Amino acid sequence: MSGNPQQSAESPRDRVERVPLIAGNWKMNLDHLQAIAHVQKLAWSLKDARHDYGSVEVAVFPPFTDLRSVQTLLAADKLALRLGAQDVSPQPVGARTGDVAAAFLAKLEVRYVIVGHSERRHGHGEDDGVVAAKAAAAVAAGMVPVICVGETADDLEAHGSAAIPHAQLEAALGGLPPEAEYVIAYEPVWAIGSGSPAAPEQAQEVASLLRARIGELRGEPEATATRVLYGGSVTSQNVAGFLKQPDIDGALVGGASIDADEFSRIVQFRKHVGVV
Ligand SMILES: O=C(CO)COP(=O)(O)O
Repeated sequence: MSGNPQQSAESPRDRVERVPLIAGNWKMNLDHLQAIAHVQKLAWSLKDARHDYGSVEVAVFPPFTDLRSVQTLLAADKLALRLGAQDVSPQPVGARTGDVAAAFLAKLEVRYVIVGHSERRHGHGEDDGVVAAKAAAAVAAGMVPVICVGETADDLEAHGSAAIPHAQLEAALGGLPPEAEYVIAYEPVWAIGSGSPAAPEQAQEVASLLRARIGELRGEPEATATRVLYGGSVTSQNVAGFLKQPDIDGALVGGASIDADEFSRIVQFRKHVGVV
């Protein structure tokens, strides 16, 4: 599934349907042996549930050391799960000790690459320029960056919820070529790993503003086709509340994604009460 299959000249943009994406960011969890067991369990659970990957796309983002093992498993078992990476080098192949080039990831059939996660912005000093270069490197290699934006608790108090995500969005999109495919993940930093997610209506408000800004910067068709995810303490208990918001097209799940049964329940959010 590449981008939005229904986006075309003859399909009016107000009728474009964005295929929801449920993405599991494992962070620094599960070694390559645990990764195989985990993906097998997840795939079996979704098979049992007769999950339709065409109606809800599912992606896993293991650590770099697991990617080859997971890729081999997905290919061998013809699994429709998408593979994602948690980071990418902003530079092409060369003298960059410890970096992983976009070209290497693309060769492993990695489709999505997280850039700008707050754990890298704050833990590794990555600024908006680095995030923009990483997003551009992913696109140049044929992958789809998942561009994370979000405010800290201090930002929230000083500027409200939208100012910082807006600035981060603008910087990251600045380096992308026209018609690049990308995903935005709104992850309020204060909600990550805290057990206290944003209120769905508040996340919707920011998602809607981000989409409007994409429209101003890059045109309405792109704004309408781009998926905006919510991330921050998502569980099977609260996911449906986010996914029923009109501008929230999926979830970027951290802690709950390393439990295969729980992640499977999150993927099946449509079975939860009140969501069509
Ligand atoms: O950072 C996140 C996903 O990228 C969210 O993490 P949690 O789901 O553990 O809050």
